[in-house]
Amino acid sequence: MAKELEGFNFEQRHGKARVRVGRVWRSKDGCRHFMVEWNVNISLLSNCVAAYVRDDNSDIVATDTMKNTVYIKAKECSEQLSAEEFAILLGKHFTSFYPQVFTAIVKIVEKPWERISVNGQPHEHGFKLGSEKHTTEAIVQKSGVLQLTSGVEGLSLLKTTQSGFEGFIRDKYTALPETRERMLATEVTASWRYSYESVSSIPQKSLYFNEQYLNVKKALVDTFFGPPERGVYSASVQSTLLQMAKAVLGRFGDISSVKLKMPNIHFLPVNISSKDHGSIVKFNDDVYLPTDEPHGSIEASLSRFWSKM
Ligand SMILES: O=c1[nH]c(=O)c2[nH]c(=O)[nH]c2[nH]1
Repeated sequence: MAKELEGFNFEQRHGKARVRVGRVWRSKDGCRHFMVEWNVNISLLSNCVAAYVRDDNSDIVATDTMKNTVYIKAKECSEQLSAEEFAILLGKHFTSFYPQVFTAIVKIVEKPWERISVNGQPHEHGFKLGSEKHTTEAIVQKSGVLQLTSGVEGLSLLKTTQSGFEGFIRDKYTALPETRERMLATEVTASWRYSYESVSSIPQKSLYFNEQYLNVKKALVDTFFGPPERGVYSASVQSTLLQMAKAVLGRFGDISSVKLKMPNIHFLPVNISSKDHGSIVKFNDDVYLPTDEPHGSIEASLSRFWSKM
């Protein structure tokens, strides 16, 4: 919230970034373990202008206190919960415990620890690190008004055919040939906003948001690839991105908007020729030079008409 200060507009917030916490829960018999590793970012909007203007810290929640709160609340959570629920729980705490705090913004990135299988059997307490990360952001107001966003980052996808790019603008700067046969690779960053508008209206089902995270990820991945045998033709990253976004809004009624960032990670055709021997390697959709820069950057968001975002 902007405030007038000595003839200027002034906005401020403070918080603790990158608070890392691991939490283990055990089944009743103690045999099966469940674990999460979270990286928590807290940002509080509060009435503490005196600290800036008058060296008066009496309205400051120390960021060290915020850090401690993460561990204390993690300890108090005796049942496994999703990153979304933990973010909301922290947001509720900061906005209800401190009169000065009117909004809490809590972001969490969850490391993808996955239960390992040994000889095809899920291990009781063994985990390995997967690839893409589950993210969430809860913005909680003192009134209980909530904005909840979840996402995935680092979801690397690649298909070796069923992709092309034709009909784009051709001018004296253009060298790219048109093609109906190319590799398509990307690293998806997605975020989606849930339509729950207050902390009291979120689903009570245990681990609901973890389930939704897996469901949304599956919708994105399935749409990118198409059916296992035929696949689905992609006319551009743009076209595939929109189909993925539509799949999310089409399948999940409690999601009001979705944002997708899909870099086009190029695999360049390899052609090698020499003065003496002419063409040594002629590209035949077989040998590529993988690159990570430069890359195309394509992003879009899609929301329902009635959505606030
Ligand atoms: O799917 C694509 N979209 C583009 O906008 C683009 N631009 C480009 O050079 N190659 C591609 N591919």
